[in-house]
Amino acid sequence: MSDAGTNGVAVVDDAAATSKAQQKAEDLQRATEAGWQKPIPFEYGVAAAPNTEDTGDAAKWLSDAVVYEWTDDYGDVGPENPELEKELFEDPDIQRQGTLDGLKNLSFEFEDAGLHPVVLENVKRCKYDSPTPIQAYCIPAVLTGHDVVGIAQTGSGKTAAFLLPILSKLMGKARMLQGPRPSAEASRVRAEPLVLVVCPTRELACQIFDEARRLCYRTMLRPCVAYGGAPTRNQREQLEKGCDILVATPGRLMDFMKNPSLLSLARLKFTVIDEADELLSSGWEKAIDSLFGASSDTNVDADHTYMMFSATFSKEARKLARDHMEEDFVRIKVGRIGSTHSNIKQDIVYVEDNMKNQALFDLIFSLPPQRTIVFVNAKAKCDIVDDFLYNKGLPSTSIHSDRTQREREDALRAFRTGKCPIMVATGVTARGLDVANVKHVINYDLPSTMHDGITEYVHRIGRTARIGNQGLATSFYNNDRNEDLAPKLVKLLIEAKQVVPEFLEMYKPEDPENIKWNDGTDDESEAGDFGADFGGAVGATDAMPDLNGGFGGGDAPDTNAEFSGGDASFGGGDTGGDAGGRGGAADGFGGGDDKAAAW
Ligand SMILES: Nc1ncnc2c1ncn2[C@@H]1O[C@H](COP(=O)(O)OP(=O)(O)OP(=O)(O)O)[C@@H](O)[C@H]1O
Repeated sequence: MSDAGTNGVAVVDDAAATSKAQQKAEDLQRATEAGWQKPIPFEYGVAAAPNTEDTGDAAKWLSDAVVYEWTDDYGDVGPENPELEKELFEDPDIQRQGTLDGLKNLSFEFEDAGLHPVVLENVKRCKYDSPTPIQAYCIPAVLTGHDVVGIAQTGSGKTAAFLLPILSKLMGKARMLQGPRPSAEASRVRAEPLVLVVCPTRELACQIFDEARRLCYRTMLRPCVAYGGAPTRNQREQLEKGCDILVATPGRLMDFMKNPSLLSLARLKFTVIDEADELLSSGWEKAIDSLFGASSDTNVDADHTYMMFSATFSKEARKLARDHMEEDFVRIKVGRIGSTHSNIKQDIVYVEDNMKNQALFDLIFSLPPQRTIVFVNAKAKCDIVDDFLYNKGLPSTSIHSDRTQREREDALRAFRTGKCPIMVATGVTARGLDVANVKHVINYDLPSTMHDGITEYVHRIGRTARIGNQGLATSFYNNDRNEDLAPKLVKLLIEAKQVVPEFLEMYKPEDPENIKWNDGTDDESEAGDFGADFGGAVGATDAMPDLNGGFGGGDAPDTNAEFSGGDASFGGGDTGGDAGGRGGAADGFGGGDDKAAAW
């Protein structure tokens, strides 16, 4: 009896295991037939290096990425380095400009912008054909020495908008200004950067650092990056080789600033606060304040230029600008603040919470394989959805802030290179990410109004359709969770000329042709509330000034004016992370085909 019972259980277990294995094999076959490559199991025990000083592992941290090595024998421009050039400019995973007309609506070229010749050459190597509107306005404003607040849609090239003029200005005097370098007498030096760029996330810091590595190629300007989670030792060692441009997240920056023999900000000429509204809303006000001179050794002389950038701009960010910037600071807005790009097709689908996995599965299989980011609202959910997709035979990875930095970098790399073309992410980790070819953003959860609601939505869907490309954003909506977001979501859809689904019809404003965003942004009054609402009927009001001929000889357009750049048509978009509880090798899966080139 007991034998029979035991055998009975064993038989049932065996049968269950067989049917599970069969199911898994079928799922995998279905995904493969649909064109998806095999999923890759993440073995965190191996991949994850401890966050300690002594990493002991061979994998390279993003902060250790190679930069152009300058020696004093060079004249003004260093010789070519074909190997580095290939890495910096020929990487197949670099974001490339799309073919849409929006980027070409200015009759002005980089050649007219008064950029330093080496910087201009690097722009060409990057294959940037012509400046985007935010670049067209920002470059002359910075070249003529103004503080700048720049607001433009996601994926519109804000990073180059500040890096290009800054590097151009510095290049003229690089030899004179350049910070200390190791010498026969001192093998290590204190980092004394001329440029500081602060941004909210580690991934974004690495991305800006990458752009700086490209634009500093063959120059004597040396970029470094400092961000949390990765070992401080590597980053310290890089700083000790000398640093002219420091890109940093605020926590690690504050840590390094406590060590005056490692880092001094006394020589800074440019401070850029990127994604300013996010930094200010996530508790870094004091840190940012100190960078404006309140309590650090930072250079507070008049020759220090300050810049702030974002795709959305809260009341706190505007106050910071008013309090700390020169009175004649230039405010550049392209499009209405917080508007979305018309290159993004926005679909809203009604899905109850308990049907979301099935809906996600159906949605993914209803489209050809394409690089996709799935946004969820909680870290635990991120793991669950990633596991779900993975177990359905799909090559997914995931990223959220509870992961170690090693895991985050591994996941992002897998997504960026196309090894895992589906990434599940929480909103915070994906802000500002720029990954080429993201074709689809899925809001498995729409952002909650408690967490930046519609502003967050704008940033999320901006991971696709970047820099003149096209993309799709699909959001799962249900009344229980998302009703409070509905009115603003509908306004946004109408503004971007998207279809408003029937279940949202009731939220249409009375006069859809004349949508009002209650913001108060134009006069920057305290009453404005677009931190939460980002409203603000700003953009597209003034005609673009005639930029032709305005540059070149250093003549800039009247930068005291507040520019609003017409109907700039850009898009936004990008990146990913890795999978939690999968542990070691997954039965039936493994390795992943090397199909990266297809992505
Ligand atoms: N003039 C240009 N032509 C073509 N590509 C460009 C140009 N300027 C920048 N890019 C590329 O466009 C991509 C998007 O730029 P960037 O990340 O700076 O956008 P962003 O406005 O900061 O976006 P977000 O608000 O989402 O952070 C990058 O890959 C960048 O290298």
